[in-house]
Amino acid sequence: MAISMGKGSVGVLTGVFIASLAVVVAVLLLRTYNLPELKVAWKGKGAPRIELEEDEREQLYEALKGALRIPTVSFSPSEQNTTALEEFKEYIKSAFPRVFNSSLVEYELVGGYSHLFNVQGSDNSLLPYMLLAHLDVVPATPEGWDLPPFSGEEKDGYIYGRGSLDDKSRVIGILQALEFLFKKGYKPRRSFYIGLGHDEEISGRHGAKEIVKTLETRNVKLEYLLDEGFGVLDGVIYGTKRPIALIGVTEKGAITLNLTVNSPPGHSSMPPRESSIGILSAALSRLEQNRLPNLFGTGPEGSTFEQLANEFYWPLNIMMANLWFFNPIISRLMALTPSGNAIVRTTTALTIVNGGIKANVIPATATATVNFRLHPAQTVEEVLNMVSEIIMDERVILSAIKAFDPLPISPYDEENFGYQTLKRTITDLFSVPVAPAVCTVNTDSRHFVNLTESVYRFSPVVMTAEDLGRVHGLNERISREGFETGIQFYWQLIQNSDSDTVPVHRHSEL
Ligand SMILES: CCCCCCCC/C=C\CCCCCCCC(=O)N[C@@H](Cc1ccccc1)C(=O)O
Ligand SMILES: [Zn+2]
Ligand SMILES: [Zn+2]
Repeated sequence: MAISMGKGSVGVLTGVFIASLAVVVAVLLLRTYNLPELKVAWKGKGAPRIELEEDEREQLYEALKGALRIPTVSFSPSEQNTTALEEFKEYIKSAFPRVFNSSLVEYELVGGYSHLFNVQGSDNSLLPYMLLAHLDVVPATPEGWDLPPFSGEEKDGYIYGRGSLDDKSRVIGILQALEFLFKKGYKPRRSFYIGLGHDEEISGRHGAKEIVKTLETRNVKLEYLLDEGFGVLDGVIYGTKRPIALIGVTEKGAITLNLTVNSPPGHSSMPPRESSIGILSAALSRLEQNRLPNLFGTGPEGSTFEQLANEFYWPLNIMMANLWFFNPIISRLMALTPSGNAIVRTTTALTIVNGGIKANVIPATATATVNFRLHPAQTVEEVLNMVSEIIMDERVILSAIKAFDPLPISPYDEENFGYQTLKRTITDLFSVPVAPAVCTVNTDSRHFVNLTESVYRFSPVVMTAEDLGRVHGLNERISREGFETGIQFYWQLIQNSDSDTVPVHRHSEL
């Protein structure tokens, strides 16, 4: 049946179209202006700032520099600098005498080189919380550094060294804050633990995991746990007007997958039509070319951008506030950069490849390792199925040598004590908006999920994109001011956590 339209019906249709467009625009604008105001000021005051004497200030910088001079390097899962780990034990004992000698602190060594402190509060009805950090670092050689990576030297107000960001500044920052608190006569109301792992950089098997076992045998449950994370990001999220604090409320999962291809070895003068190296290379290429699906908006990353919508310049602010409508555009835009891509999907990274021993020998075996980081909406099983379908070659033998699902999503609602106490402390100190986020890397905190549902990842420091590149990279450094602010953060967080109520806040200008 043919449909014919006269002039009149075209006019009516045009009118309907314009009216619908007007309604959509009105709804979008309304959603933008009805967004909850993110400039949150807290009713009442948080813990006051610590007042430092000049000698105390010098003492805290020296404490960090001393820690950076001890090369507590994790080289590989089977190789750590145990001499340095031993030295680190003695070092923190001498640098923080009040912490080690306080009658309020029970200290124990776990897994040989990790440290566990239980700081006794006066009110046993309150669940304890935990501050977690790690004292091992990734390797560094002096080439390419402005100052040697294990010298703890300073230049232009920055303290350089492997671990100055990841993670010795937090190890020293937490202990230093407690040392100062004890010096001022502080007695906590809420008990808390400090856990310092010694093998985070090689998965935390003997450090964090042993700390968890120790606490589990004592039936310890935690109100919340705080570990390392991305911190206050300045100019890192494209299109934002000012720095933004992200609290990691979950972590991506991970799979380390080995691929092996076996084929008959032989003389290179008579090569087979397909070699083990060729078959493996084709499989690797298919994996790299066929990215796993873009899942933007199906995990907590949607909340991050919706909560931060007002922080983006126009027109991104309208788009972020209306992801239900703009998701297809935003998800494609995000996938254009490596950091955005890491948020929207399970990533595929080809990290190791091996095959062949001599130029004129066809090798019997070629192997590769691929590292996947799982989007919160996927499981290990789903990803492995997708990977098999992409490779689609039974000659490629797959074996997952390490695999875990994305971590549970910790609560970030108005009632949650840990999240709101962290948010309040961050707001007080940095005066920036705070939002929940997915942590795209893994931390020791993932081992603690049976002790609390409230696991958070946040490092109290302002980080630019350039700073992020220094983590595990060249010229890792922290500014004097940044380090001191970090200590202020722990000083305030410890005191704010003494409360037995969730911080009350009102929406208003900062
Ligand atoms: C006084 C306090 C000052 C605070 C300064 C803190 C500055 C910290 C700034 C940024 C930190 C970025 C956090 C980076 C975390 C990286 C974690 C990581 O690389 N994890 C590994 C874990 C892993 C997993 C499996 C095997 C081995 C290691 C990863 O995800 O690959
Ligand atoms: Zn770290
Ligand atoms: Zn690290």
